[in-house]
Parts: sequence; structure tokens; C-alpha cells
Amino acid sequence: MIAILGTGKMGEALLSGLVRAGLRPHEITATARRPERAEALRERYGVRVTDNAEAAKSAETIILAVKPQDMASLLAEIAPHLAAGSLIISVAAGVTTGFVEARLGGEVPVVRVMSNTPVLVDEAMSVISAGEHASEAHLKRAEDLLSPVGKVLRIPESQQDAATALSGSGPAYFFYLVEAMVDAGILLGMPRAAALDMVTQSIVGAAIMLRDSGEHPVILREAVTSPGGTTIAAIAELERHKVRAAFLDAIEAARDRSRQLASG
Ligand SMILES: NC(=O)C1=CN([C@@H]2O[C@H](COP(=O)(O)OP(=O)(O)OC[C@H]3O[C@@H](n4cnc5c(N)ncnc54)[C@H](OP(=O)(O)O)[C@@H]3O)[C@@H](O)[C@H]2O)C=CC1
Ligand SMILES: O=C(O)[C@@H]1CCC=N1
Repeated sequence: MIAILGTGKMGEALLSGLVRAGLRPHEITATARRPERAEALRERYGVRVTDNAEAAKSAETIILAVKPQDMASLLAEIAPHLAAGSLIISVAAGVTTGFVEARLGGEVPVVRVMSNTPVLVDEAMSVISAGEHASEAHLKRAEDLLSPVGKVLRIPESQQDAATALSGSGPAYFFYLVEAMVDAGILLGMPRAAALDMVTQSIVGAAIMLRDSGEHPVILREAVTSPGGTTIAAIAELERHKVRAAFLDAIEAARDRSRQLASG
């Protein structure tokens, strides 16, 4: 039995991925704070929706998917109800395995995960790190759960905040880029729908080339950039506006925010 505690956007994305990967609804228990949310999950997936204590009691694997700010109270609620040997998988940004271990007591195995919303289309990037009492078998269990919905990479926990900033938040940067490029199309007089199509297909094509060609992004970009041509005219403006420096600062800010989150 797998329990997902705090089934909001990320919890539901994981839940739908597990169902697509072949888990049967009766093998999954979900929890939510609002009754209408609980009802929606029950209807949409046919899973059991209970309270946190009940879900924690009967699950071998417990996925914690509440906001970092809600983690301490959730851990206090489930601590007395954990079955011996249950694996705790936390997907919350910034929350360390030490934070979870200290509040659950005993030698509870904890795996920290940072995934991202492309889990909805089985293209997640999930990075995982073991807590003090998590064994190879626990890491493998987390990998088995996550690999049907995307790529999984093991990283030292010291790199989790950086990974949160890069791949956890990463999809948002690409959506933001698409919004900005579509706005540029509007500025040039393109219809909005056509501009969105053009930009979306360009980003999908570029992403697939990047993933499948094995080429470095610089090589791929140079192949588009003709001497004296249009692309270099655009890149000169991006450099003038320090877009690269803005990315370095932005992702560093996200890493710092991830570090702050566990302390509330
Ligand atoms: N969104 C993303 O791209 C990513 C998010 N994450 C992490 O995932 C976690 C969840 O984020 P996200 O899904 O965006 O947030 P949401 O607010 O969508 O989901 C959190 C859910 O937890 C529920 N909840 C809160 N407290 C309790 C409780 N005590 N018992 C049961 N349910 C509870 C909330 O209920 P209610 O709605 O009723 O308040 C809500 O449905 C965060 O820790 C975040 O850091 C990680 C990677 C990517
Ligand atoms: O913005 C956030 O805090 C979460 C963590 C990574 C992506 N979304």
C-alpha cells in the first residue's frame, strides 16, 4: 500500500503517474485537507481517501507532498501511527531528511525527492537522496516508484537545494520563456494562437534534439546561428540585456529559497 499525504498539484501528478504505471487504485491511499478535494480525488482515481493517521498506519511507502510550511504539523500528526519499516518519501522543497527523521523518531528510513510537474506526461526529472537510515533497497523502492514517470538520478543530499532550483522549478523557467517569446510574436503582429504554436513546437523540437543528439547545447545553437544572420542579432540583444547573468542570479535565488524553506 502506498499513501500520498497532501495530494495537491504535485501529489496528484505523482498519483496519476502511479496509476498510469499500472498501480491499482486500491493499492493507493490519498489524503487532502479540504473535503471537496478529497471527494474530487476519490471520483477521479477511485483511490481510498482517508485522514493522515489512517493512511500512515496501513502504508509500506508514505509519500509526503504537503508544502514545506505544513510539514512539521503533518509529521507530528503521523509520528504515533507509523508501521515499523515504512519508507518515508518526502517531495517537499527544502525539507531535509534530518528534519523528517528528527520528528518521526526511531530509525525511520527517509528518501528525499525533488521531482517536477512533467511527471504529468511521464517526463519528470526526479532526483533522490537517502536519509541516515535509508538503505540501497529503500532507494531502489523510490526509483521503482518514480522511474515509470520519468528520469531518476541519485544525488548527494547536499545538492538537493541546487537541484530544486534547476529541475524542480526548471519547467517554470521554460514556460516563462515561452510566454515572453509569444509576447514578442504579438509585438510583431502575429496572431496569438499561431505564435504559441510556433514557439511551442520550437521548444519541443529543441528539447528533443538536446536529449537525443548527445550534442552540447553550444554546438546546437551554433548550427542555428549564421554569420551576419538573424539569430546572432537576437543573441546580441540577449547578451546586452544580461539574460545569462539573470539566469545565474535567478537560479541561485531559488537555491537560497529552498535552503530557507525547512526553517519556515
Ligand atoms: N509544484 C511543483 O512544481 C513542485 C512542488 N514540489 C513540492 O511539492 C509539495 C507540494 O507542492 P504543490 O503540490 O505545488 O502544493 P499544493 O498546495 O498544490 O499541494 C499541497 C496539498 O497538501 C494539502 N495539505 C496541506 N496540509 C495537509 C494536511 N495536514 N493533511 C493533508 N493534506 C494537507 C493541501 O490541501 P489544501 O489544498 O486543502 O490546502 C494541498 O492539497 C511542496 O512541498 C513543494 O515544495 C516539488 C517539486 C515541484
Ligand atoms: O516553487 C516551489 O517552491 C516548488 C519547489 C520546486 C518547484 N516548485
